[in-house]
Amino acid sequence: MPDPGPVAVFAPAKINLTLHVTGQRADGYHLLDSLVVFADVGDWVHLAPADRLTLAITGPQAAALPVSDDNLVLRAARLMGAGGSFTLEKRLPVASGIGGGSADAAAAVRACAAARGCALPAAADVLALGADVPVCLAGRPVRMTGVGEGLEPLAHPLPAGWLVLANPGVAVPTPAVFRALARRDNAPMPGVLPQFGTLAALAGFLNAQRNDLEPPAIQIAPVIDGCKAALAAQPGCLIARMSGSGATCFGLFADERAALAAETALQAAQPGWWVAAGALRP
Ligand SMILES: C[C@@](CO)(OP(=O)(O)O)[C@H](O)COP(=O)(O)OP(=O)(O)OC[C@H]1O[C@@H](n2ccc(N)nc2=O)[C@H](O)[C@@H]1O
Ligand SMILES: Nc1ncnc2c1ncn2[C@@H]1O[C@H](COP(=O)(O)OP(=O)(O)O)[C@@H](O)[C@H]1O
Repeated sequence: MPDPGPVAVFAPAKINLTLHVTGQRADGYHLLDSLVVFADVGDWVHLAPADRLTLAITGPQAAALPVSDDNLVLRAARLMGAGGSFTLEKRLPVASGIGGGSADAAAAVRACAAARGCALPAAADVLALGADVPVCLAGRPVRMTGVGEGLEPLAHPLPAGWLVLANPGVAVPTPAVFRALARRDNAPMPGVLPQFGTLAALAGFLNAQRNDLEPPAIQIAPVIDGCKAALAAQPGCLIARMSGSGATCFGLFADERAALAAETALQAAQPGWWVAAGALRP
C-alpha cells in the first residue's frame, strides 16, 4: 500500500572514476565510456504530502541555487506526474562535476515512487531530465556508455574504499568543457573490466585510464590542476583525478583514517574550498 507520510531520500554524489569521450552524435551529445561510483556524501530530498507542487531549498549550499521552476527536483516531480511539498537539503556544490542536480532528480523520482507505491521508471524515461539522471537512479557502481543511457552493472563488486572530494570554488559549465575538447574520438576503456582484488589494484587500473574532460577543464579553470595536486599529495592517496566536467576532483584512499586526515588537512589549508570525505558506496 502507498505510504502517504513524509519520505526522505539520500542523493549521493556521482564520481566518474574514468571518463572517456569516444565520439559525438549528430545532435551534438558526446558518447562516453565511464566507470561511475557514488560516495557517502550528498544532498537529501524530503517529500511531504501536499496538493500543490512546491520546493524549498535548505543546507550549506542553498545560497548557490535559487528556487526556480526548472530545478531538477521539480522537473523530476512533473515527469512523475506528482504533487507534494519538497525540501532539498543542498550540500553538494552546484555545477561541479559530481552530478548534484542529477542526483537530486533521481532522489525526487525515488521519493515520488515511494510515496505512491509505484515502480521506478526505466532509464530511458528519465534521460530527458539530464544525461546523468539514469546513472544516478541506478545509484550503484556501473560502466556508463552511450550519452549516459547505457548502464552495465560491474561483473565483480569493487573493493571497499574512501573518497575525498575537493572543489576549488569555480563552477565550470559542462557544455563549455565539452566544446573545448581537442578530440572527440578517444579510445574507450578495455572491453572487459578486470576484477579488482584490492583498492591498490583498482587505482593501478585507473592510472592507465583517463578523464578526457580534464585537460579542457583545466584550460578553462587552471586552479583544477592545483586541486588535483593537493589531493594527490595527501598521505594514503592512491590516485587523484577530476570527476565529470569538473571542477570537483577526487582522491581515492584505502584507509578511513587517512581519508579523514586528508579532509581535515585540505579544509585547513584551503578554507575557500569545499572538501568532503565519504565511503565508496557498494
Ligand atoms: C559530463 C557528465 C559525466 O557524467 O557529468 P557532469 O560533469 O555533468 O557531472 C555528464 O555526462 C553530464 O550529464 P548532465 O549534466 O546530466 O548533462 P545534460 O544536462 O544532459 O547536458 C548538459 C550539456 O552537456 C553536454 N553533454 C552532456 C552529456 C553528454 N553525453 N554529451 C554532452 O555533450 C551537452 O553540451 C549538454 O548540453
Ligand atoms: N537541484 C539542483 N541542484 C543543482 N543544480 C541544479 C539543480 N536543479 C537545476 N540545476 C541546474 O543544473 C546545472 C548543473 O548542476 P549540477 O548537476 O550540480 O552539475 P554537474 O552535473 O556538473 O555536477 C546547474 O547549473 C544548475 O543551475
